[in-house]
Order: sequence, then C-alpha cells, then structure tokens
Amino acid sequence: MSNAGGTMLESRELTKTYYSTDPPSQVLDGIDLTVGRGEFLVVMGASGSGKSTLLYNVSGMDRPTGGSVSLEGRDLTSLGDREMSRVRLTRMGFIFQQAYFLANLNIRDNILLPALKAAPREKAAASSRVDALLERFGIAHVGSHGITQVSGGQLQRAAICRALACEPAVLFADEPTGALNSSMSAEVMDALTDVHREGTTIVMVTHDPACAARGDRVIYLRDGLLLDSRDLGTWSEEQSSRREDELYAWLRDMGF
Ligand SMILES: Nc1ncnc2c1ncn2[C@@H]1O[C@H](COP(=O)(O)OP(=O)(O)OP(=O)(O)O)[C@@H](O)[C@H]1O
Repeated sequence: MSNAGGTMLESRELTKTYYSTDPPSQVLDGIDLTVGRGEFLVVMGASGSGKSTLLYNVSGMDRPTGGSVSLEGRDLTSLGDREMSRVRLTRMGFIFQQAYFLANLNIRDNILLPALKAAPREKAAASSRVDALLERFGIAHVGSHGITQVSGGQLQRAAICRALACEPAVLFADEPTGALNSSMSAEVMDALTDVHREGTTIVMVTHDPACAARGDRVIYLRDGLLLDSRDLGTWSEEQSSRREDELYAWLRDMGF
C-alpha cells in the first residue's frame, strides 16, 4: 500500500445492518480498512457484496451500525449531522454513476454551487478555481451549456470538477463510468488518474477491471467481508495491459 504520507481514512470493525428488511440484513461484517494519504483504492466484489454500502458508511453518507471510521485522524462516527455535513462539504468529494446536476443551472454554475456553499465569502477564489478546473479537464468551452447539451463523458468530467471545487482531501467515486461507453469511460478514468497524480486520495467502487487497473490497490469484498487485497503499484500507460491481465487473473481467483 502506498501509505508514505500517513493514513487518510480508516475503518475498524465496521458493520452495517439494514433493519428495514425482515429478517434484518447484515451487509458489512467487520471491515478493517486503512487508506493511505494520496492512495487510489479500488473496491470490487460481486453484485450485492456491500461495495456501495462500504463507500456510503466510510464517507458519512450513511451511519454504520457498529465500529469506527476516521478521516485525517478525526473520528467521524461521533460527529452530529451538521458537523458531518460540513466535513462532507469541505473535505470530501463525490462522484456517482449519474451526475445529478441542477437542470436550471449551466455546467459552470453547477460546479461552482457547492464551493460557494462551503465558503460564501470567497466567491472570487472559488470562481477562479472552477475556471482552472474546467480548463484542466477540457470542458471550458461547454461551461455555459445546459446539462442536456453536453456528452456523457463531458458531464462526468464536470462532476469531477464539482467534486474537486472544494479541494477535498478524499474523492469517493461509486461506479463513475457505469453509465458510459468505453471511450467515454477511458476519458473519465484519464481524468481520475490525473486527479490521483496531483495527490488527491481516491476511493472508487467499480465492476470494470480496466477501470480498477488504474488504482494503486484493489480490495475484494464478499458477503460484507474483506476477502483479500492486491497491491498494483503506480499505473502507467505502457504497463496497462499487463496490469489488467494480472488483475483479471487475481479476480478470477476471487470468484469474480
Ligand atoms: N437501504 C437498504 N435497505 C436494505 N437493504 C439494502 C439497502 N441498501 C442496500 N441493501 C442491500 O445490501 C446489500 C449490499 O448492497 P450494495 O449496494 O452495498 O452492494 P454492491 O456490492 O454495491 O452491489 P452492486 O454491485 O449491485 O451495486 C444488497 O443485498 C442490497 O440489496
């Protein structure tokens, strides 16, 4: 694990049981996870193994049933809802399969909105950060477009910009390429690889081994348990196909 910069995110004995089902279903069964500062961690596993639940529970989107989660050494499980919302807004970025933008705002204003909410008095700084992000991810020319006037890949790159606009410590991505074709998916993974190279910690759930191969490390969940973990080292374009082959072989051993 690339943990030279220390620990960014940690869970201990993390459990999650949904009581809305009869009988209640235990979906996470004691997950111990350490994500290093600057690490790109990928979460894989069969459908229903608990990947999204893990992401939601380590990011404060949902409350664990038991165990602890800490971010940058701060215990998140003891925070109240308002404090937790503030941590999510200022220290975490989120990308999902769908971008969930507001239809009445253009792309740029959608990206700007959370940054203004986080620091209302720093509008000029937020605006120039957003413009730099639009440039960096190649979508400055569609900043004034409506959300239905851009491609799926552009929309996901806009979602990455929005997630980065508050300069988060960690970026959580749940199937960020799940709704994209393979060329748009590669476009989005190039953007995430770039974000990782700049030093942002990423935790990404994916079904797609080609996307997973971009990570530094892949963990594999089965029935709410962390079955195994595989270090991949730093991704490079030249080694991508060998890396994918090795990852496929490991995933087959896991029963994927
Ligand atoms: N709010 C909920 N209430 C009850 N059960 C839930 C809830 N959310 C998820 N589950 C159940 O928990 C289990 C794990 O779901 P989760 O979405 O974490 O799995 P996953 O590995 O991300 O699956 P997929 O790859 O299909 O997205 C599933 O059996 C699911 O039906």
